[in-house]
Amino acid sequence: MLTSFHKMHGLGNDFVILDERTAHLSLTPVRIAALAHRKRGIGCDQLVTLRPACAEGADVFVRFFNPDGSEAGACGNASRCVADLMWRESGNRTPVLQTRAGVLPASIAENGQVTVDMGEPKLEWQNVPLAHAHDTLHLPLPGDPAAASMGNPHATFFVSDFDMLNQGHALEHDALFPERANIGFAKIESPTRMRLKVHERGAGVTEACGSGACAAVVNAARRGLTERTCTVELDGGTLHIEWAANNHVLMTGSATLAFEGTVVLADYPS
Ligand SMILES: N[C@@H](CCC[C@H](N)C(=O)O)C(=O)O
Repeated sequence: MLTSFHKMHGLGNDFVILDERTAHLSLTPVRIAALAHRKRGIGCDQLVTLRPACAEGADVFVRFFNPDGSEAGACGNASRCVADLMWRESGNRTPVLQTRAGVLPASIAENGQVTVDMGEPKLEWQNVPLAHAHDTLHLPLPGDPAAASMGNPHATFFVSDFDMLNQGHALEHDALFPERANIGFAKIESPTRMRLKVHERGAGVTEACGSGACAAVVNAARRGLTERTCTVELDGGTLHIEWAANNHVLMTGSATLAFEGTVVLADYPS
């Protein structure tokens, strides 16, 4: 049986989006990893599923899976892509996404830029989470990173170059992070601009990480390194992040439909 999918990307961070709104698909972690594999599968940084929403006012329930089969509570770039997809489907420029991290209102501007309200960052050590009580503004790790959750765990290092990027895998698995963590390296260029590279949990270094950009701006602003509104330059392009006065983080950037395809799920191990 053929199952259709959308291949989309947000600044090069790419997704296979499967629709389970009308029929349940048998997607085990093993099958997700096989589908996400760059050589043996379709290939993507995250596999995304759509289900009927159960939260009031939400249009769709979205889940995000890493190529190692693990599930993430949030994915900023995929959220913009799904919002864009909802708009193409219904013509509604203000779709609302339900995710494990919360209900996220989105909007699609006339120029095609997509804004997602990523909700409030969680800054308490239990909510990142960290393994033990500690100030999240200064983690007990060499390099003095800060931590925040955007519905998924992030640590941000403030760096002058990206030499530490190859330490991302070890840092992701540091005992301080019981659920592992996404590891961002931010080079501050001005109070309103930073360069960011992210080693993503369960995926490795990607072209861009939306939730990582949100966390980096929150952490930089907490440190007094940037303003609360900041442009984030990633390898794949630019995001505009605003940590608004109501404590919500607004992320704006592009969402690109690459192609629509079909796959025989039963051809992949489960
Ligand atoms: N690419 C994403 C983040 C995807 C999930 C992440 N790897 C995790 O495990 O938390 C983004 O754009 O936010």
